[in-house]
Amino acid sequence: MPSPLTLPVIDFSLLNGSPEQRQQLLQQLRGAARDHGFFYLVGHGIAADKVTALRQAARAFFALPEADKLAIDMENSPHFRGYTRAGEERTRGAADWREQLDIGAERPARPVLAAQGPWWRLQGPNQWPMALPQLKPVLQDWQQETTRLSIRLLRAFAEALQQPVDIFDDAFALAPVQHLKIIRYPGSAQGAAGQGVGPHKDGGFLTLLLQDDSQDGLQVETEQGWIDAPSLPGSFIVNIGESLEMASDGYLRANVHRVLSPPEGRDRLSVAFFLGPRLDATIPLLQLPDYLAAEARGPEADPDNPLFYRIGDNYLKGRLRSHPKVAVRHHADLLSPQALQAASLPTSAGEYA
Ligand SMILES: O=C(O)CCC(=O)C(=O)O
Ligand SMILES: [Fe+2]
Repeated sequence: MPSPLTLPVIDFSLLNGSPEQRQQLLQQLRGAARDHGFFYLVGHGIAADKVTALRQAARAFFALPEADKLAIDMENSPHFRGYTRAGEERTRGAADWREQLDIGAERPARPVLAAQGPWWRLQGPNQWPMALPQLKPVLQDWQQETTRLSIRLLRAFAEALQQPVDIFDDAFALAPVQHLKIIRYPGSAQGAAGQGVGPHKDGGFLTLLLQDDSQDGLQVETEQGWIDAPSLPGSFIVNIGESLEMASDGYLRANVHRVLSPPEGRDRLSVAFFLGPRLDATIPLLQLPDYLAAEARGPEADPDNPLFYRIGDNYLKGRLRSHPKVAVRHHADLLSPQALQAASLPTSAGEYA
Protein backbone atom coordinates (compact mmCIF):
# COMPACT_ATOMS: atom_id res chain seq x y z
CA MET A 1 0.00 0.00 0.00
CA PRO A 2 1.52 3.35 -0.95
CA SER A 3 1.49 5.71 2.01
CA PRO A 4 -0.53 8.93 1.62
CA LEU A 5 1.30 12.01 0.39
CA THR A 6 2.30 14.12 3.33
CA LEU A 7 4.62 16.62 1.66
CA PRO A 8 3.03 19.58 -0.10
CA VAL A 9 2.45 19.49 -3.87
CA ILE A 10 3.19 22.78 -5.63
CA ASP A 11 2.13 23.71 -9.15
CA PHE A 12 4.89 25.90 -10.58
CA SER A 13 2.86 26.84 -13.66
CA LEU A 14 0.92 29.25 -11.41
CA LEU A 15 3.96 31.53 -11.56
CA ASN A 16 2.55 32.57 -14.91
CA GLY A 17 -1.06 32.70 -13.69
CA SER A 18 -3.09 35.69 -12.49
CA PRO A 19 -1.43 38.06 -9.98
CA GLU A 20 -3.44 36.37 -7.19
CA GLN A 21 -2.35 32.90 -8.30
CA ARG A 22 1.25 34.04 -8.48
CA GLN A 23 1.14 35.45 -4.95
CA GLN A 24 -0.48 32.27 -3.69
CA LEU A 25 2.25 30.18 -5.32
CA LEU A 26 5.03 32.27 -3.76
CA GLN A 27 3.42 31.87 -0.36
CA GLN A 28 3.13 28.12 -0.82
CA LEU A 29 6.77 27.85 -1.87
CA ARG A 30 7.88 29.84 1.14
CA GLY A 31 5.78 27.81 3.56
CA ALA A 32 6.82 24.44 2.14
CA ALA A 33 10.51 25.30 2.18
CA ARG A 34 10.25 26.73 5.69
CA ASP A 35 8.21 23.95 7.28
CA HIS A 36 9.51 20.86 5.47
CA GLY A 37 12.40 21.81 3.22
CA PHE A 38 10.88 19.26 0.83
CA PHE A 39 7.97 19.41 -1.60
CA TYR A 40 6.64 17.91 -4.83
CA LEU A 41 6.84 20.16 -7.87
CA VAL A 42 4.37 19.73 -10.72
CA GLY A 43 3.67 22.09 -13.63
CA HIS A 44 7.45 22.42 -13.99
CA GLY A 45 7.51 22.48 -17.79
CA ILE A 46 10.04 19.68 -18.41
CA ALA A 47 8.57 17.49 -21.14
CA ALA A 48 7.56 13.90 -20.37
CA ASP A 49 9.52 12.56 -23.37
CA LYS A 50 12.73 13.96 -21.86
CA VAL A 51 11.99 12.09 -18.65
CA THR A 52 11.42 8.89 -20.63
CA ALA A 53 14.67 9.31 -22.59
CA LEU A 54 16.57 9.96 -19.37
CA ARG A 55 15.18 6.89 -17.61
CA GLN A 56 15.93 4.67 -20.62
CA ALA A 57 19.49 5.93 -20.87
CA ALA A 58 20.07 5.48 -17.13
CA ARG A 59 18.70 1.92 -17.24
CA ALA A 60 20.93 1.12 -20.23
CA PHE A 61 23.97 2.43 -18.37
CA PHE A 62 23.40 0.29 -15.29
CA ALA A 63 22.75 -2.75 -17.50
CA LEU A 64 26.24 -2.48 -19.06
CA PRO A 65 28.75 -5.19 -18.18
CA GLU A 66 30.62 -4.30 -15.00
CA ALA A 67 33.90 -3.92 -16.94
CA ASP A 68 32.38 -1.10 -19.04
CA LYS A 69 31.23 0.70 -15.92
CA LEU A 70 34.52 0.22 -14.10
CA ALA A 71 36.36 1.62 -17.14
CA ILE A 72 35.07 4.99 -15.89
CA ASP A 73 35.55 4.30 -12.17
CA MET A 74 35.48 7.49 -10.11
CA GLU A 75 38.77 6.43 -8.60
CA ASN A 76 40.40 7.52 -11.89
CA SER A 77 39.11 11.08 -11.50
CA PRO A 78 40.58 13.73 -9.19
CA HIS A 79 37.37 15.69 -9.94
CA PHE A 80 35.06 13.08 -8.38
CA ARG A 81 33.44 12.21 -11.71
CA GLY A 82 32.50 8.76 -12.91
CA TYR A 83 31.09 5.46 -11.75
CA THR A 84 30.90 4.27 -8.13
CA ARG A 85 30.11 0.66 -7.30
CA ALA A 86 27.55 -0.18 -4.60
CA GLY A 87 29.16 -0.08 -1.16
CA GLU A 88 31.95 2.34 -2.08
CA GLU A 89 30.27 5.61 -1.16
CA ARG A 90 29.82 6.47 2.49
CA THR A 91 27.37 8.61 4.39
CA ARG A 92 28.60 9.53 7.85
CA GLY A 93 31.06 6.67 7.68
CA ALA A 94 28.58 3.90 6.75
CA ALA A 95 28.49 2.30 3.28
CA ASP A 96 25.58 3.16 0.96
CA TRP A 97 24.10 0.32 -1.08
CA ARG A 98 23.73 2.08 -4.43
CA GLU A 99 25.67 2.30 -7.66
CA GLN A 100 25.88 5.62 -9.44
CA LEU A 101 27.37 7.81 -12.11
CA ASP A 102 28.41 11.34 -11.13
CA ILE A 103 28.56 14.03 -13.79
CA GLY A 104 29.42 17.69 -13.35
CA ALA A 105 29.64 20.65 -15.66
CA GLU A 106 31.99 19.83 -18.54
CA ARG A 107 34.82 22.27 -17.89
CA PRO A 108 38.60 21.97 -18.24
CA ALA A 109 40.64 21.15 -15.15
CA ARG A 110 42.34 24.19 -13.62
CA PRO A 111 46.00 24.18 -12.72
CA VAL A 112 45.84 24.37 -8.96
CA LEU A 113 48.25 26.94 -7.71
CA ALA A 114 49.00 27.01 -4.02
CA ALA A 115 47.45 30.45 -3.61
CA GLN A 116 44.14 29.37 -5.14
CA GLY A 117 41.40 27.50 -3.35
CA PRO A 118 41.88 23.72 -3.31
CA TRP A 119 38.22 23.42 -4.28
CA TRP A 120 39.20 24.13 -7.89
CA ARG A 121 40.27 20.50 -7.97
CA LEU A 122 36.58 19.65 -8.24
CA GLN A 123 36.44 21.24 -11.68
CA GLY A 124 37.45 19.10 -14.63
CA PRO A 125 36.25 16.74 -17.33
CA ASN A 126 33.62 14.05 -16.89
CA GLN A 127 34.14 10.39 -17.71
CA TRP A 128 31.65 9.07 -20.27
CA PRO A 129 31.10 5.39 -21.07
CA MET A 130 32.55 4.39 -24.47
CA ALA A 131 30.05 1.54 -24.58
CA LEU A 132 27.02 3.87 -24.45
CA PRO A 133 27.69 7.02 -26.51
CA GLN A 134 24.02 8.06 -26.40
CA LEU A 135 24.23 8.68 -22.65
CA LYS A 136 26.22 11.91 -22.89
CA PRO A 137 23.76 14.02 -24.94
CA VAL A 138 20.81 12.84 -22.85
CA LEU A 139 22.49 13.65 -19.52
CA GLN A 140 23.81 16.99 -20.75
CA ASP A 141 20.36 17.97 -21.96
CA TRP A 142 18.90 17.00 -18.58
CA GLN A 143 21.60 19.01 -16.82
CA GLN A 144 20.63 22.10 -18.84
CA GLU A 145 16.90 21.64 -18.31
CA THR A 146 17.26 21.16 -14.56
CA THR A 147 19.69 24.07 -14.25
CA ARG A 148 17.16 26.37 -15.94
CA LEU A 149 14.32 25.13 -13.76
CA SER A 150 16.40 25.43 -10.56
CA ILE A 151 17.34 29.01 -11.36
CA ARG A 152 13.68 29.88 -12.01
CA LEU A 153 12.85 28.34 -8.64
CA LEU A 154 15.57 30.31 -6.90
CA ARG A 155 14.29 33.52 -8.40
CA ALA A 156 10.84 32.63 -7.11
CA PHE A 157 12.30 32.01 -3.64
CA ALA A 158 14.06 35.39 -3.80
CA GLU A 159 10.72 37.04 -4.58
CA ALA A 160 8.92 35.02 -1.90
CA LEU A 161 11.47 36.24 0.66
CA GLN A 162 11.03 39.89 -0.42
CA GLN A 163 14.52 40.05 -1.96
CA PRO A 164 15.58 41.56 -5.28
CA VAL A 165 14.76 38.87 -7.83
CA ASP A 166 18.38 38.75 -9.02
CA ILE A 167 19.95 38.43 -5.56
CA PHE A 168 21.39 35.00 -6.31
CA ASP A 169 22.45 35.72 -9.88
CA ASP A 170 26.05 36.62 -9.07
CA ALA A 171 26.54 33.32 -7.25
CA PHE A 172 25.47 31.49 -10.41
CA ALA A 173 27.36 33.63 -12.89
CA LEU A 174 29.69 31.83 -15.29
CA ALA A 175 30.29 28.48 -13.63
CA PRO A 176 27.69 27.17 -11.19
CA VAL A 177 27.99 23.67 -9.75
CA GLN A 178 25.68 21.46 -11.86
CA HIS A 179 26.07 18.08 -10.26
CA LEU A 180 24.02 15.30 -11.80
CA LYS A 181 23.86 11.78 -10.43
CA ILE A 182 22.09 8.78 -11.89
CA ILE A 183 21.55 6.24 -9.16
CA ARG A 184 20.48 2.60 -8.90
CA TYR A 185 19.57 1.06 -5.57
CA PRO A 186 19.82 -2.72 -5.85
CA GLY A 187 17.45 -4.89 -3.83
CA SER A 188 18.81 -6.13 -0.52
CA ALA A 189 18.13 -9.27 1.49
CA GLN A 190 17.69 -6.92 4.45
CA GLY A 191 14.93 -5.11 2.54
CA ALA A 192 14.04 -1.72 3.96
CA ALA A 193 16.48 -2.27 6.83
CA GLY A 194 19.28 -1.82 4.29
CA GLN A 195 20.96 1.57 3.81
CA GLY A 196 20.35 2.74 0.24
CA VAL A 197 21.74 6.08 1.27
CA GLY A 198 22.13 7.02 4.93
CA PRO A 199 20.55 10.06 6.64
CA HIS A 200 22.05 13.28 5.30
CA LYS A 201 21.30 16.82 4.17
CA ASP A 202 22.21 17.98 0.69
CA GLY A 203 24.80 20.71 0.28
CA GLY A 204 24.47 23.43 -2.33
CA PHE A 205 21.29 25.38 -2.96
CA LEU A 206 18.59 23.19 -4.50
CA THR A 207 18.09 19.53 -5.38
CA LEU A 208 15.66 18.34 -8.07
CA LEU A 209 15.05 14.63 -7.69
CA LEU A 210 13.35 12.40 -10.24
CA GLN A 211 12.04 9.32 -8.46
CA ASP A 212 11.25 5.80 -9.67
CA ASP A 213 7.51 5.42 -10.26
CA SER A 214 7.57 1.69 -9.51
CA GLN A 215 9.74 1.51 -6.38
CA ASP A 216 9.62 3.86 -3.37
CA GLY A 217 12.21 4.26 -0.64
CA LEU A 218 12.82 7.95 0.04
CA GLN A 219 12.07 9.16 3.58
CA VAL A 220 12.26 12.61 5.15
CA GLU A 221 12.85 13.28 8.84
CA THR A 222 10.28 15.38 10.67
CA GLU A 223 9.59 16.21 14.31
CA GLN A 224 7.18 13.25 14.24
CA GLY A 225 9.83 10.87 12.90
CA TRP A 226 10.51 9.57 9.39
CA ILE A 227 7.80 10.05 6.76
CA ASP A 228 7.64 8.39 3.35
CA ALA A 229 8.03 10.51 0.24
CA PRO A 230 6.52 8.11 -2.31
CA SER A 231 6.82 8.81 -5.99
CA LEU A 232 4.22 11.12 -7.54
CA PRO A 233 4.39 10.48 -11.30
CA GLY A 234 5.15 13.61 -13.33
CA SER A 235 6.66 15.45 -10.37
CA PHE A 236 10.06 16.29 -8.99
CA ILE A 237 10.93 16.23 -5.34
CA VAL A 238 12.55 19.57 -4.59
CA ASN A 239 14.62 20.06 -1.47
CA ILE A 240 16.71 22.81 0.02
CA GLY A 241 20.49 22.48 0.43
CA GLU A 242 22.60 23.59 3.38
CA SER A 243 24.05 26.64 1.63
CA LEU A 244 20.58 28.05 0.88
CA GLU A 245 19.57 27.35 4.47
CA MET A 246 22.59 29.33 5.60
CA ALA A 247 21.89 32.17 3.13
CA SER A 248 18.37 32.53 4.52
CA ASP A 249 19.45 32.29 8.18
CA GLY A 250 17.60 29.00 8.44
CA TYR A 251 14.31 30.31 7.02
CA LEU A 252 14.53 27.84 4.15
CA ARG A 253 15.19 24.48 5.68
CA ALA A 254 17.74 21.84 4.68
CA ASN A 255 16.17 18.66 5.94
CA VAL A 256 17.57 15.22 6.67
CA HIS A 257 16.52 12.41 4.33
CA ARG A 258 17.52 8.86 3.47
CA VAL A 259 16.68 6.01 1.09
CA LEU A 260 15.75 2.51 2.26
CA SER A 261 16.90 -0.40 0.12
CA PRO A 262 14.30 -2.11 -2.09
CA PRO A 263 13.45 -5.73 -1.29
CA GLU A 264 15.45 -8.52 -2.88
CA GLY A 265 14.71 -8.99 -6.58
CA ARG A 266 13.76 -5.34 -7.14
CA ASP A 267 15.69 -2.14 -7.67
CA ARG A 268 15.07 1.60 -7.68
CA LEU A 269 16.38 4.14 -10.15
CA SER A 270 16.56 7.84 -9.34
CA VAL A 271 18.19 10.89 -10.86
CA ALA A 272 19.32 13.72 -8.60
CA PHE A 273 20.39 17.15 -9.82
CA PHE A 274 22.12 19.44 -7.33
CA LEU A 275 22.54 23.11 -8.21
CA GLY A 276 25.08 25.14 -6.29
CA PRO A 277 26.80 28.50 -6.69
CA ARG A 278 30.21 28.71 -8.37
CA LEU A 279 32.99 27.27 -6.23
CA ASP A 280 34.67 30.60 -5.47
CA ALA A 281 31.44 32.33 -4.39
CA THR A 282 30.67 33.06 -0.78
CA ILE A 283 27.19 32.41 0.51
CA PRO A 284 25.07 35.54 -0.01
CA LEU A 285 23.45 36.45 3.29
CA LEU A 286 19.90 37.71 2.83
CA GLN A 287 18.47 40.59 4.82
CA LEU A 288 14.95 39.40 5.58
CA PRO A 289 12.20 41.88 6.45
CA ASP A 290 11.31 41.77 10.16
CA TYR A 291 8.14 39.69 9.81
CA LEU A 292 10.09 36.97 7.97
CA ALA A 293 13.23 37.25 10.11
CA ALA A 294 11.00 36.53 13.11
CA GLU A 295 10.18 33.13 11.59
CA ALA A 296 13.80 32.22 10.70
CA ARG A 297 15.29 29.59 12.98
CA GLY A 298 18.97 30.21 12.26
CA PRO A 299 20.88 27.46 10.46
CA GLU A 300 21.12 24.18 12.34
CA ALA A 301 24.58 23.69 13.83
CA ASP A 302 26.03 20.18 13.67
CA PRO A 303 29.47 19.79 15.27
CA ASP A 304 30.19 16.78 13.01
CA ASN A 305 29.43 18.76 9.90
CA PRO A 306 30.98 22.23 9.94
CA LEU A 307 29.62 24.62 7.33
CA PHE A 308 31.72 27.22 5.58
CA TYR A 309 30.82 30.49 3.92
CA ARG A 310 33.04 29.65 0.96
CA ILE A 311 31.00 27.42 -1.33
CA GLY A 312 34.04 25.45 -2.55
CA ASP A 313 35.05 24.50 0.99
CA ASN A 314 31.67 22.88 1.61
CA TYR A 315 31.77 20.90 -1.63
CA LEU A 316 35.32 19.72 -1.10
CA LYS A 317 34.57 18.60 2.45
CA GLY A 318 31.54 16.64 1.26
CA ARG A 319 33.31 14.93 -1.63
CA LEU A 320 36.35 13.94 0.43
CA ARG A 321 34.10 12.39 3.07
CA SER A 322 31.82 10.55 0.68
CA HIS A 323 34.54 9.10 -1.56
CA PRO A 324 37.48 8.17 0.66
CA LYS A 325 39.27 6.15 -2.02
CA VAL A 326 39.31 9.08 -4.43
CA ALA A 327 40.39 11.31 -1.54
CA VAL A 328 43.34 9.11 -0.61
CA ARG A 329 44.43 8.51 -4.19
CA HIS A 330 44.29 12.10 -5.43
CA HIS A 331 44.03 14.43 -2.44
CA ALA A 332 45.98 12.86 0.40
CA ASP A 333 47.66 16.23 1.00
CA LEU A 334 44.30 17.65 2.09
CA LEU A 335 43.46 14.93 4.61
CA SER A 336 44.28 14.91 8.30
CA PRO A 337 46.37 11.93 9.52
CA GLN A 338 43.26 10.50 11.24
CA ALA A 339 41.22 10.76 8.06
CA LEU A 340 43.97 9.09 6.06
CA GLN A 341 44.13 6.22 8.50
CA ALA A 342 40.34 5.81 8.66
CA ALA A 343 40.10 5.82 4.87
CA SER A 344 42.47 2.93 4.51
CA LEU A 345 40.40 0.63 6.73
CA PRO A 346 37.95 -1.52 4.76
CA THR A 347 34.69 -0.65 6.55
CA SER A 348 35.58 2.14 8.87
CA ALA A 349 33.25 4.64 10.42
CA GLY A 350 35.77 7.43 9.96
CA GLU A 351 34.91 11.07 9.38
CA TYR A 352 36.93 12.85 6.75
CA ALA A 353 38.41 16.19 7.50
O1 LIG B 1 17.77 8.65 -4.65
C1 LIG B 1 17.06 9.36 -3.94
O2 LIG B 1 15.85 9.25 -3.91
C2 LIG B 1 17.69 10.41 -3.04
C3 LIG B 1 19.16 10.59 -3.27
C4 LIG B 1 19.78 11.58 -2.35
O3 LIG B 1 19.22 12.00 -1.37
C5 LIG B 1 21.13 12.09 -2.67
O4 LIG B 1 21.82 11.50 -3.51
O5 LIG B 1 21.53 13.11 -2.08
FE1 LIG C 1 20.16 13.80 -0.70
